[in-house]
Amino acid sequence: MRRFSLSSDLTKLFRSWRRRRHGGQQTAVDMSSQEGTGSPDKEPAQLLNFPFSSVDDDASTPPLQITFADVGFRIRGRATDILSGLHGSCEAGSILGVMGPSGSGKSSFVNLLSGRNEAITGEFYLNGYRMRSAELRSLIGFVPQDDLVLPELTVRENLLHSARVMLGGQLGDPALGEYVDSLIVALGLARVQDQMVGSVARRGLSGGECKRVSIGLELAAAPKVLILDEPTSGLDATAALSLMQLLREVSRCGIMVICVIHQPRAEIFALLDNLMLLNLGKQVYFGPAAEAQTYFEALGYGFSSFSNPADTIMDILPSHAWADTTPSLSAAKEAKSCTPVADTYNNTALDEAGDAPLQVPDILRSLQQRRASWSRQVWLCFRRGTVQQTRQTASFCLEIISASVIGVTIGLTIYEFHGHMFQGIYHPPFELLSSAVNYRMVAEQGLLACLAIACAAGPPGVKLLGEEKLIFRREQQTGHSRSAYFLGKNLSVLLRMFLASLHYTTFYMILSTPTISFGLQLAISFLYFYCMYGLGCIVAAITHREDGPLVCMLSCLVISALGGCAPRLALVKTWNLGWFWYMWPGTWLSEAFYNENTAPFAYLYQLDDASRFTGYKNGRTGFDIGLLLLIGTLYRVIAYPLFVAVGWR
Ligand SMILES: Nc1ncnc2c1ncn2[C@@H]1O[C@H](COP(=O)(O)OP(=O)(O)OP(=O)(O)O)[C@@H](O)[C@H]1O
Repeated sequence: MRRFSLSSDLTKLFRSWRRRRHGGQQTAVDMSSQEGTGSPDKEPAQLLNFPFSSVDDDASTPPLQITFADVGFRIRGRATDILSGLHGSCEAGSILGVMGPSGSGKSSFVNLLSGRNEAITGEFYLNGYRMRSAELRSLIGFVPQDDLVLPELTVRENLLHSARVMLGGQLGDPALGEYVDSLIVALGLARVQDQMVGSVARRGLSGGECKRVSIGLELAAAPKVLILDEPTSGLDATAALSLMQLLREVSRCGIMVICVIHQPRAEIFALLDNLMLLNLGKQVYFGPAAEAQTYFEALGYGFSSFSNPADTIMDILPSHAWADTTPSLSAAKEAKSCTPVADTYNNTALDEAGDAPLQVPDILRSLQQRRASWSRQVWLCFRRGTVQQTRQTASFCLEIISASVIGVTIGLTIYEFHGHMFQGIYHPPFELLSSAVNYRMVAEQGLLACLAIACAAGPPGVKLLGEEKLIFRREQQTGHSRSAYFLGKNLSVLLRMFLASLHYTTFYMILSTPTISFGLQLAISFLYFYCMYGLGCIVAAITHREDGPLVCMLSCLVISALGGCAPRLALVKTWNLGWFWYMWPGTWLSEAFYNENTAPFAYLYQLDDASRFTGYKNGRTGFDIGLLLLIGTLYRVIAYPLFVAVGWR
């Protein structure tokens, strides 16, 4: 029994690519020799040295086919359907264009097909197996309209990360490097491969180059299906044509390409194999693009030989009185490319020999096996996060400077006391010799430290994951592990937090000369940074990007104020609210700080009396430090499901 195996496909495909490459042959495809579409004048395909070209070499492998029948979609709470009665079928190796007037439901359709939205009616089939659209997701690379690419990485680094995560389970780094190199050449990005992608604020690549990187991110995962939402938007006519020619090349490598396209010029229209036309959420044509003109001529419309047929079709769509009786289906049937499959398929399908079932679960499993292991993904995300940190020089310096400034400022507040912040009652029999007690100053210093670190750590904490929410939402839909990303990203920032707390502690210790040891002060400062970053993660998960820093700053300040200084923890305990104060990290930092700054005076003063007044317990600094670590970790444990439920949706 022959099994459909993507992994063997992939291996064959790479071997074949290497053969050609090392044999010095160019894999430029002669576009004029391809059937079905008119050939463009240029030969952009010559830039392709694409590693997928051999996917169809193995004639015994059945081509992938996605079929959908009677698919409909409606937004909850809306009375009317956004899409209804869509039927069609797409095969590997072909390119399907989805066209229609604005608001006709093109994006909604590709979102359904790629599993981003769930259809309310209809069925999806993969090689005859009924599947939920969400289950198809692992086969599909989806290129959104907006170019969601990490700006601090170079073109090559972006593509390599995607390839390592999605194919690292089966290919080693040298093979992945070769593959990415070939992609870069195929995408025409060789000139800018070591350039940072950049953003609106920090100019990097051009719009067209960015779009190619965005497509490359999906191709790097070697998808079986590539879906693109308006890949040519924002590009000039030449760039748009070149991009579509590239996509056609990609389709000829055995990948199913489906793209939403707006007002294509004649040359682009000629590149499409199949065409789906939508109007007001209904399918009005599904069939070979080359036959669309004939179809509309049969409906009584004339096409001038001087005009672009795509323009004429787009003019006809909204003006024609389409019958309610789903002309879409009859149109598709006439075009002989849509068979309502619901009746003809069940959950088994025969291979070409007709005797062995194709195991779609096997296909999905082998796709899963291509991916790097979870621990490897953690490492890759950690490494990528670290590279990002090193490139965010301005914000890194700002964080270090602000940590230093707060260290200097708070240190100066007690500079004149030369570290003498605590005065208690002498041990018996010398109580009567005691002068005024000073139990508050250490607690006030603890409060100041909490507030200052909250200011320095809150905003960067919320930025850590908040800035990349959209980018990671895209990656997770491609198949990147959410938990690996979350963990890797949090680990990558530990060094940065350490450096910030080191600067804070150094300046503070130099100016205040407190009795607490440098190591302990550094430990509690670092852990408070850790807690505030954790809180930032929670805020980032539930707020919009633009609101995050302010909300985080406010939350950090409020939480830091609950440190037991004012109102005194002892007083709070008389209200039976001690448990509430103990929930926040400020109380544990203040207690540790209090303990370590008063303990050296234990030989002189009655510390129990101070403890009764303040409410802080003596002699449990280790426990306080453990609680800080626990709370910071707990914040992240809370943040992760919030990202899954809200932040990355
Ligand atoms: N999440 C949503 N909430 C409310 N309405 C929606 C949502 N998604 C789609 N729609 C509505 O569904 C219709 C189709 O939208 P869609 O974005 O699919 O159209 P389109 O053909 O891609 O349009 P365009 O070419 O302008 O991008 C529109 O009227 C839109 O307002």
